Amino acid sequence: MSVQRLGYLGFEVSDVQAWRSFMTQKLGVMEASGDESSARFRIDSRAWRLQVDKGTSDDISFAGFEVDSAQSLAAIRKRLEAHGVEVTTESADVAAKRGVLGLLSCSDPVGSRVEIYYGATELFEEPFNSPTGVHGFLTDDQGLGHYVLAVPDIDAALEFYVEALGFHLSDVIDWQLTDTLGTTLHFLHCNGRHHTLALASLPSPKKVHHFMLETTSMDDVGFTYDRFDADGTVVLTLGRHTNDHMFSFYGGTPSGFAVEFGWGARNVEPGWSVVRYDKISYWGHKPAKKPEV
Ligand SMILES: Cc1cccc(O)c1O
Ligand SMILES: [Fe+2]
Repeated sequence: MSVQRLGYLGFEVSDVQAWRSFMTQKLGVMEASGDESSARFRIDSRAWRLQVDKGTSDDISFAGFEVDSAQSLAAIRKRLEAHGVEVTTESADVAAKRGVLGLLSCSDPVGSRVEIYYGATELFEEPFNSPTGVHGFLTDDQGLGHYVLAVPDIDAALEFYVEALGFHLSDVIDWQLTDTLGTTLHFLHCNGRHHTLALASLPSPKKVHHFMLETTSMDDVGFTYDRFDADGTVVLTLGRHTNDHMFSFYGGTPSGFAVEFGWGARNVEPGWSVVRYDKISYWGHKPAKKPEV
């Protein structure tokens, strides 16, 4: 029994209002609820997928992984405990606040909160409607997208996410970020999405490197790229990744980490075999040139 897909992500942010306009006006996700200290956003029929809460860290604050039933939740709890992970069964109140039927929580090796749940809330009666006209995001059994964590100890992180949570390795990329800084990125899948989580041992002031949303239309990437280009917040230009073949770009968020906005990734299929790469992209994904001042 392993986690099935990434259901939701939470971030602690110093400027909730900046995130509200970033999410709705640049990424085209839909605000579900919110006030001056927190906000939730939708990308599909689910009641919410992304949450921001006022705080000082400007970093990831929790990740919620989905399983398909109460039985699967009990099985994943057993698996985690068998790997020595301390698991809390959250109260019905806390589960209700997340809009789920059953909720477990634990911490990963660097203390990031990891939640596992079943029974999320679907809102078919209130169809997703992108404020910027995004045609739709690719979710369903592949979950909300992916995220990349910078970890101090890659072996401990792999032990937790692979051995305890049940992810599988898709491939690795030996990424030379600069002449003096290189790292090996480990890409992990738990469904057909090539990676739901990637881990990199990188010195980083933040735990999260980026999160990724995948659209169902190539033009959505272009339209969204233009919005980031218009205010000089493109971080890596348009490009296509070597491993999942995603066409995407990276933009800056109000919290200093990045968002990747993509389309057209290939899936992990039965019989997939692990390979390695020396480049993150066939082409593109170059550092954006700072606008001339
Ligand atoms: C750095 C990097 C490399 C390959 C795929 C990705 O999604 C990514 O973010
Ligand atoms: Fe990515």
